[in-house]
Amino acid sequence: MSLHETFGQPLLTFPDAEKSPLSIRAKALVFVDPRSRQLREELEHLAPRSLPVLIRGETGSGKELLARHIHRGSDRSGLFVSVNCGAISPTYADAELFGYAAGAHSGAASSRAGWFGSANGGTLYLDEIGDLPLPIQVKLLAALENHEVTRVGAHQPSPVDVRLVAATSIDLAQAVAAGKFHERLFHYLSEGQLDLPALRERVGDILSLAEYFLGIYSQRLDLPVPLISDAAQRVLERHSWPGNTRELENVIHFALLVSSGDEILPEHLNLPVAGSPLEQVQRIFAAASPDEQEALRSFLHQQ
Ligand SMILES: Nc1ncnc2c1ncn2[C@@H]1O[C@H](COP(=O)(O)OP(=O)(O)OP(=O)(O)O)[C@@H](O)[C@H]1O
Repeated sequence: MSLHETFGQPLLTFPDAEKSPLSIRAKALVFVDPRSRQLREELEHLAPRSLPVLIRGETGSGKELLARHIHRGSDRSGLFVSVNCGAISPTYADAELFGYAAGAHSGAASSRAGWFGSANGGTLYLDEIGDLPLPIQVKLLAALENHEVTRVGAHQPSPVDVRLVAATSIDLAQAVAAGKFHERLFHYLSEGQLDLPALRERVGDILSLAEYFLGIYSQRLDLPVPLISDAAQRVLERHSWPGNTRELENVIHFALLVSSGDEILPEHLNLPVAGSPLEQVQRIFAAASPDEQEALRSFLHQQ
């Protein structure tokens, strides 16, 4: 890992990022806001240790990217295996996660490792771990604690060495209290915790992320990199980003496609005008040029 300057801002990057097929999606982590810098320190402290990690954060805030960076900072030579627990079929969750032995069910001519076995020596990333069925949570904890897993239909357990990094956008402590989440798995996971603030709580990241995405998408689309006008910068910083960094990435991608090329203006951002009348006036004011702001001020004064 190394720190270097891009767009005048420090980025955490991996020098071999393009060489390894595993790292294709492990992109640079743009962390500029003081809260993000603090989080990066916590990440760098946790990554090389063999602790499980629970990442808490809203949807689209960058939890998977954080998990990939934990794996890359850990020196574990196995795969980073990413699984969205909400997408696992409850009927086949056992076989999908822990694999099955040959002949375990009709059509299973050969055995399969499952997601857990595929992460042997590496990191298993379970997104929205709260969506896992309770019996699977129990089996998961046993596999992690005993370092062995029994495939569906197998008679003997196989040894496995998996580091778990899990993510949640819900309060797992509440899920435990409601009897929906296994208490001991929660405690196991809580050994290492990272709280990823929503993008609106780390405003200092917004412009750096916007410039970063502009750079990425301009390169991908073979377009010159436009500037972000002062007014558009103000609009970006004032938006509440309910979809977090993923929403910002989409907004910038769209703006690049509809702008004339050299400058991103507020009208290219296609952000919804919402909120109270006061918030709307504040947004218009923020996007206005100094002359327009002066005109608005005298207009409001006369009302
Ligand atoms: N700090 C960051 N620096 C650069 N890119 C980021 C950063 N945070 C998020 N991204 C990018 O934003 C997008 C969304 O991030 P990611 O998929 O990691 O979010 P998530 O919290 O895991 O989403 P979900 O809740 O849907 O699982 C990705 O393209 C990711 O690369």
